[in-house]
Amino acid sequence: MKILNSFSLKPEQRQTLEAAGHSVIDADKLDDATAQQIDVVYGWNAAATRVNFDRLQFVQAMSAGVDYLPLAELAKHHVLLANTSGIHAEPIAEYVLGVLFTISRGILPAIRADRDMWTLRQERPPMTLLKGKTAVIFGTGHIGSTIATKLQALGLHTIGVSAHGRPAAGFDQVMTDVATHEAAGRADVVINALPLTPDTKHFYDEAFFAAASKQPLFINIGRGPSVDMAALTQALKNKQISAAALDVVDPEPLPQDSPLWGMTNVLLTPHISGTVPQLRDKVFKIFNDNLKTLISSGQLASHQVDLTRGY
Ligand SMILES: NC(=O)c1ccc[n+]([C@@H]2O[C@H](COP(=O)([O-])OP(=O)(O)OC[C@H]3O[C@@H](n4cnc5c(N)ncnc54)[C@H](O)[C@@H]3O)[C@@H](O)[C@H]2O)c1
Ligand SMILES: O=C(O)[C@H](O)COP(=O)(O)O
Repeated sequence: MKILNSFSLKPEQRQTLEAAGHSVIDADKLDDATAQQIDVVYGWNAAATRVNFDRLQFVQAMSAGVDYLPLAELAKHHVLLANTSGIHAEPIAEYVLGVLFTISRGILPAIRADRDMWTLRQERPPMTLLKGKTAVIFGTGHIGSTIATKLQALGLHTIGVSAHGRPAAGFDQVMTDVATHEAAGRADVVINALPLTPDTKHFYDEAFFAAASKQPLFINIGRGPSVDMAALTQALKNKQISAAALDVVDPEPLPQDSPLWGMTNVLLTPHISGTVPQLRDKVFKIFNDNLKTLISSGQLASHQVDLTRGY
């Protein structure tokens, strides 16, 4: 197979592929003639868009979300696509615990106040106890379920919302997205762990925030465009949402003049919640197993994306 390296193969990973008889072409060395002969793409960048989709068999994305790939074009040419869903679940769940406690236990205002923080000792910042509260997590897949398991262990009541409504580990209850506004009304904490698809763009809109009647904390670790950012900003101003922790925003980077920068109840991070230890090794393992299975059976071993659903 001719494999386009559009991510970052380690030297020993390249050797493994070459020892198996494959040739590896680095994205920055791709010429037009070779672009026509690529069978497999590892990762995805601008060079990958130049390959001949009629010839292409398989793309291994290095991310869990595949919203940035040309899904319709891949489907039209019957290209198999795999993601890395699962490897980000533990890091993201730990991030969620971090931002939850930072906000619920008054740590954020103390960090912001810096050396003036002693005034907070008298005028206590708003603080809540998470134990006994209800967390509603949208998306009950790898990430949603791992977050729910940790929150359940802390004594929160966990409600999941998914496309199918099936029970999932860590959830006391799972509803379908038909019940989205009902679930929003029960939430003390809302967490977005949905993939970005045509169905989930602006999932969190003015009507959603109006339905969130318990002034929940809002956490987004899914994708920025699932949130109508103007509606969220207004909901924060109106106190329909008490505070927000946003690892992903729309657009990224967040513009310098966004009103969110000035809000004391907003915690922003630069799309880092899913940082995975040994990322290159984990992605390569999924890829190499898929490549071997593709050659032996024409199918993928795991992580195949449903190109129609988009996740
Ligand atoms: N912030 C980060 O760095 C980071 C890292 C990894 C993943 N992500 C994002 O998180 C997303 C989820 O990842 P995952 O591995 O948990 O995915 P997953 O495929 O395991 O789970 C997806 C879940 O979303 C649900 N879903 C999909 N469409 C829905 C809809 N319209 N209504 C209700 N539920 C719906 C599915 O039923 C499923 O429960 C990724 O697609 C990616 O966009 C972000
Ligand atoms: O979906 C993911 O896996 C994470 O958001 C990381 O993806 P990125 O590398 O495309 O930001």
